[in-house]
Amino acid sequence: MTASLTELWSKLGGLMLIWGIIQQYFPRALSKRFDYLWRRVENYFYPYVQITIDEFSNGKGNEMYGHINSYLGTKSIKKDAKLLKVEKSKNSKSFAVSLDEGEEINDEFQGAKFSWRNYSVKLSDDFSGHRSSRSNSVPMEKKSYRLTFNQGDREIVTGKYLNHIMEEGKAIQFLNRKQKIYSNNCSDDWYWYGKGMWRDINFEHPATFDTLAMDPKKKAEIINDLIAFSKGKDYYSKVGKAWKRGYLLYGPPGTGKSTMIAAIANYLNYDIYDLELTSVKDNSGLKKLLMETTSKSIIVIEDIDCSIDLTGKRKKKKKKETTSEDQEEDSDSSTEKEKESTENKETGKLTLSGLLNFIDGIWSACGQERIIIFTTNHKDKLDPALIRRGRMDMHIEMSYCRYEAFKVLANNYLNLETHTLFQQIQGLLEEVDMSPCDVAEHLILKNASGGPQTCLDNLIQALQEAKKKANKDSKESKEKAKQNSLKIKKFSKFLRCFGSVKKLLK
Ligand SMILES: Nc1ncnc2c1ncn2[C@@H]1O[C@H](COP(=O)(O)OP(=O)(O)OP(=O)(O)O)[C@@H](O)[C@H]1O
Ligand SMILES: [Mg+2]
Repeated sequence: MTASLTELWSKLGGLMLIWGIIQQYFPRALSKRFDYLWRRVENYFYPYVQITIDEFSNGKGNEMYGHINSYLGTKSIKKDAKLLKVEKSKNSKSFAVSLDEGEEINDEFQGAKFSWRNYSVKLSDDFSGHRSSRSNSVPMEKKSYRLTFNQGDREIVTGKYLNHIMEEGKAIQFLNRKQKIYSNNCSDDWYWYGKGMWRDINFEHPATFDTLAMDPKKKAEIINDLIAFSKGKDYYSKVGKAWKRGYLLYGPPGTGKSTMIAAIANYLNYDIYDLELTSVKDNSGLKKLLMETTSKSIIVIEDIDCSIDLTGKRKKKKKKETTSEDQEEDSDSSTEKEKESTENKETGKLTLSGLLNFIDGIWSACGQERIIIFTTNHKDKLDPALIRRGRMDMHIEMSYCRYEAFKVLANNYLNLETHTLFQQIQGLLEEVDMSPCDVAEHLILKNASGGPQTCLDNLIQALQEAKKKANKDSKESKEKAKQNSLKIKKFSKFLRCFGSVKKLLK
């Protein structure tokens, strides 16, 4: 055995020597030609290229590994992979399937064929011992995916296929994550320090567009707008606009503004940042908050008219203005902003210009695919600059409950699509202003004895009472107005008499 090995080594050594001599004395071009031919022979028998993607690279988690994991996991359910793993993390909505160790799966993209293999290598005890001293975890392993493809498809792989996997994997992870709602209103807590400016909890509001009671046409319009926005990545970049959209929701209390926000978040699967302006110290604080928000999210400022006095100075100024509306808008904005910026430096306050910058200043583009929503009960109290198109692109009125909205509520709460009392309710809803919140309150089944009929009777009674009250109120206000005009008439008559007496005395 030893003798034959020695013989083999000496033969190989001889060959290497001959190859060395050939390389030295053969013309360069001939040697190159020989190399080329050798590679062709090699490619003929094994024309494949392999790429390895490790779970960790340079000691850090490799983002790509996670995306590939999600992508192949979803593929593996559709394809006939047999060894699968299922995991459920704290932050995901449902379980995630992935390939088990050693399992292989085939994929196709633009006519090219790919093979993926999952494998892991146990790290040596020394290395794992060193690593595990921190986490106390037993034997460490190095997990990887290996992609094998025909070398003719190199360009597809690097140019498109890997990007395609990244995007698909990201989308799968996004759909499977738990939605969060963030708040900035907790800065006084001592344990808050070091956790960033937002605190989050899971967002589990059940509202959807199906359960939202409003005019169906308006609802469809909003849904279409949201779809166009969420699919508008290319469009926004083509027109050179930051990929964001503003919605102003206005209307009386209890008409579903907050419910609409939850429905939008659930529809798009976005996170919500509930921004409490009264907790923001100054403009730079607002900017920091903005920088800590993520893409695919909704930034909400509820009751914007009550949050902060952003209108006072502008209103005082308006009284002095005598120029036209448009001129006023431009000059007002610039002088207002200048004044505010000096005031802001002096007092370190949150100002209108700070908020305007937050919505559509240069920093507002620090994330992508973001929606900003303001809600208010008094649209007229807001500064026109704050809600002009471009900042608040769509103004949505949430109004009192009419028949179409009532039908949605009756379906939600009582599982009723029609009833003999619906016609009477329709008539009353045309005459009486009642918020969907109040209507819903009457439709909730409160005890076991009363069924849908009792709920509808209660609603009719409440509507009739509201109608009587409204009639009484309008009579009273008419009476008041009549008395006021009488008083004015008497007073002007008195003034006239007083004037003529004064003339006579002169
Ligand atoms: N349009 C609606 N569709 C379905 N449910 C509604 C609607 N409007 C109100 N509700 C019900 O009434 C409750 C209060 O509604 P919501 O908080 O959305 O009103 P709001 O307009 O935000 O009021 P506010 O101006 O006082 O903040 C909700 O929990 C929801 O159950
Ligand atoms: Mg609300």
